[in-house]
Amino acid sequence: MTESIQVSPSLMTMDLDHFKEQIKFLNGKVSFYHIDIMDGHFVPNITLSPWFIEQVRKISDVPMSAHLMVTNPSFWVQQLIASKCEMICMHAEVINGVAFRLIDQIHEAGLKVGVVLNPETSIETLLPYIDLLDKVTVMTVDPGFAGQRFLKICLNKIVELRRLRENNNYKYSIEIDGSTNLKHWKMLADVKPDIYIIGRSGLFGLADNIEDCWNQMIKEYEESTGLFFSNSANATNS
Ligand SMILES: O=C(CO)[C@H](O)[C@H](O)[C@H](O)COP(=O)(O)O
Ligand SMILES: [Co+2]
Repeated sequence: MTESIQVSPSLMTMDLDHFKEQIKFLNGKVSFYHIDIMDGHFVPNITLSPWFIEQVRKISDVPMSAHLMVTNPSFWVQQLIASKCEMICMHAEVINGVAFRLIDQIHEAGLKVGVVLNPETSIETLLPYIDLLDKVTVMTVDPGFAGQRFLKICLNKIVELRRLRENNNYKYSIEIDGSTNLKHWKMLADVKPDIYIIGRSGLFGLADNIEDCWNQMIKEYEESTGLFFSNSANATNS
């Protein structure tokens, strides 16, 4: 059986020595680029930035989704609207009190809105504004770093989000972020997220060059799930 999935490489885990070569190879193959932006406060790390988005945009038309791991999303939303990314994803844990204002601001600027759930945060947190969202991202690791422990318990949220979407005709896509790799492909494919963020453990770290990484990722997906890989690179539902 062939399963068509949307792949979103996590660019904080790419090999910057081969920035251009990797982006040019992945253009046309992937649905989104995932851009992790951290402020050193919400998580103890600092990674990519709106400036990085502008550099990718010079050589790519692939839609970019910014994952904001910051304590003050309002500041970063302004910056990201000015950069040319297509979607801004904010953590549910920091938007209480400003959620509706920020969602409206992003939509009015013509961008899409996602909300990300830390492993400890429940879906109930989203319910007041879930009907407005274009995407919900389920973290399956503690945020802040690559190479974190996979948290299987978070997979229940994907099942629940699918049920809620079906019952209420919500429009959001469901995305998984964290440790998408050989060890977890099967259990992830069983709960069927729409979009898979793939980092070092599942893509960029698999070989010495990006073409071999990509082919190895497909091999691992197919061998673990028993499905044929087909990427819906041009999917537009998020
Ligand atoms: O948000 C993130 C970390 O807080 C990143 O998007 C990913 O989780 C990370 O890149 C996953 O990479 P890994 O090699 O699978 O650990
Ligand atoms: Co991320």
